Amino acid sequence: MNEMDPLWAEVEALTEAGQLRRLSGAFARFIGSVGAASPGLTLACVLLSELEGRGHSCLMLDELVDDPVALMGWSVEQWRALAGACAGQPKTVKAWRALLSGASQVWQAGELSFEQPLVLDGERLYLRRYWRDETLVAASIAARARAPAHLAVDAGQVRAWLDILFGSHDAHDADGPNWQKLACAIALRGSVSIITGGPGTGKTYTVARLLALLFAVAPDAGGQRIALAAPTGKAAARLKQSIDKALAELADKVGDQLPLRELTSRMGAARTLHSLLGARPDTRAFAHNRANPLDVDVLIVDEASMVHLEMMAALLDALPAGAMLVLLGDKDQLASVEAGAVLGDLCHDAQAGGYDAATRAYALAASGEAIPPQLQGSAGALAQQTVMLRHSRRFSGPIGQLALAVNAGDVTRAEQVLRDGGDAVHWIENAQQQHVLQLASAGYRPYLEMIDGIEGKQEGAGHDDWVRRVLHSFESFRLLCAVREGEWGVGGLNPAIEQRLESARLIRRRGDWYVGRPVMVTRNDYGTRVFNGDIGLTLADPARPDSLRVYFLEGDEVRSVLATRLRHVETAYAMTVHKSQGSEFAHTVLVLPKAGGAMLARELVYTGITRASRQFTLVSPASAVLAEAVKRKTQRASGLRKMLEG
Ligand SMILES: Nc1ncnc2c1ncn2[C@@H]1O[C@H](COP(=O)(O)OP(=O)(O)OP(=O)(O)O)[C@@H](O)[C@H]1O
Repeated sequence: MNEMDPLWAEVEALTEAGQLRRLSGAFARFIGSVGAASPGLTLACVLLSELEGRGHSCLMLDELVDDPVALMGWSVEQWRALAGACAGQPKTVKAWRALLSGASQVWQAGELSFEQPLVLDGERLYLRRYWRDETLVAASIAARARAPAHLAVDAGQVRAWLDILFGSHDAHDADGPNWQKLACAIALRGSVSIITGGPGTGKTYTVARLLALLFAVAPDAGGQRIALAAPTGKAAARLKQSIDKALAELADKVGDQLPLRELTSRMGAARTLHSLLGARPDTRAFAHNRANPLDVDVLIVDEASMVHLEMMAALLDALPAGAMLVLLGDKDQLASVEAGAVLGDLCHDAQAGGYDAATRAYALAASGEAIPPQLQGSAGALAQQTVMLRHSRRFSGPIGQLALAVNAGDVTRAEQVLRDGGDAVHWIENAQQQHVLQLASAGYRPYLEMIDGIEGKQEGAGHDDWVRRVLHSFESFRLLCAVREGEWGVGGLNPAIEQRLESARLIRRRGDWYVGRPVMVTRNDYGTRVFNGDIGLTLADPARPDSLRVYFLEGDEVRSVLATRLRHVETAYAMTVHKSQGSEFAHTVLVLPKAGGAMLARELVYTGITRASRQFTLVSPASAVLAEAVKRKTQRASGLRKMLEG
């Protein structure tokens, strides 16, 4: 018997048990095929690949040595069986480093030639691609955080304009300085800044004022090329709408002092990051990169928590060194499905502040706001450019209280709000699937009844208006699932909901495509210009009633594609919390599964709750699952913070 056989047998057993992706074993075999294979290297590769699938950008050797069971989320027996099959498994970080650095497939950070598929950087083992991306993000952000300002700023002038733009009525939050004003002043002084905060804390409100401030103080205001972007089409459209609205209100307020309307009319539409960077079919490379940088002076990126490591690296690579980057997002939201938790890592000091004397002096001079003593300190350069907005204006009722409790990991408080939340918050405990189907039927009835009405049969501009209303009605209610598979996941719920709607005569199915079917696009398709995450509704074509088209909203524009041309779509009565990021629904229903797992954590519940603007319903088939999820905080391994410090 080969010394590797017992290990492969255990890898196979874990795969069969659903604890490992098949890809993780295949990756380890590949590494073994391009150099000498040893049980230790193979084990490290299986674990690294598995963790990559769960969003980690590297394998932390100290975590592997200290608590492998917690790291992998397996049972003690499962880990023991795997580790026992790995002859000569290192027991210390030093021994792991020695084993890995001796392997020909591993490149050690700092060595000259670089062809290996794996990288060992201190106590972290990476797939080469992630190491490169993480290094690029860290170096670029660190350089920008230390770089001189995008504009030469006159603090007195900034302060005068901030007083005009914010007005005296919102000079102070009840419990501290006006962080919004402070954020504008701080963003203006650097080449990078981060404005983080929960929903309704005014991130967009603030950035609209930042743009106005920029127009007011930049010597060539009209020449500033401003780009707005977000990870998804929906988030981009929302950003543009909110900024346009805020700037129009501001234009009324400042009147002739600043030609705001003229300046903002030159600002283009908000774009997805893919489109901004020039994504091309069949390649991961973008048209814009270091050699062909973006043509922008100021770039605002919203929903930055959804930007994964590879995308952030591509964005920073393509951004000219002198341009100003402002990242907006909620650091407590779920990170992207793909590897990396970039915003969370970059916002490490946001809560505690850590503002140094220079920042405090500048903030006071440029905004008139004093940073409170408990937030003073000596955190790094990026922390000086990071502001957390702490007061939600839209979210103070029970939904906001619930979100806060979940975010703080306070199970008792969360359960209390869920039980006493009045009309805004409901909890269906020990639920049956029937409960979800009833909610779906009531929630989707309004748009389905609109479709059945006579209005949709007319052609022309009236039809577009009608489609818009139907889409808005559909968007007012949504079922969000924590998982994909099973009775409580999108896979089980979507067909069950279709059946329920059909028996209630709200839909009439004819094969896969039928009038009223909501779909989510699952893959970018450049031919039809639909992108991963776009959601549309299937409706009859008024010109050819026999043919079905899928209608999408792009901002306020209605656009449609022949249903049969859409190949990568799935039914979307129920969607995952991950896919719901960047969206908001008047009534959001969050469906938890019967049993939790490593992926069911606080950030997921928080993200689900904060999608609700007026009403939130939690459905849980087993009451303990909520407590389990709220107690679990996702930790994604990444070297970004360490690299930024170093
Ligand atoms: N200082 C303020 N004074 C008055 N209204 C404000 C202020 N800040 C924000 N608002 C209002 O509060 C609401 C929420 O603000 P905004 O949309 O900017 O928040 P956000 O943090 O971007 O939210 P989301 O994360 O949901 O996009 C908006 O209606 C906005 O006009």
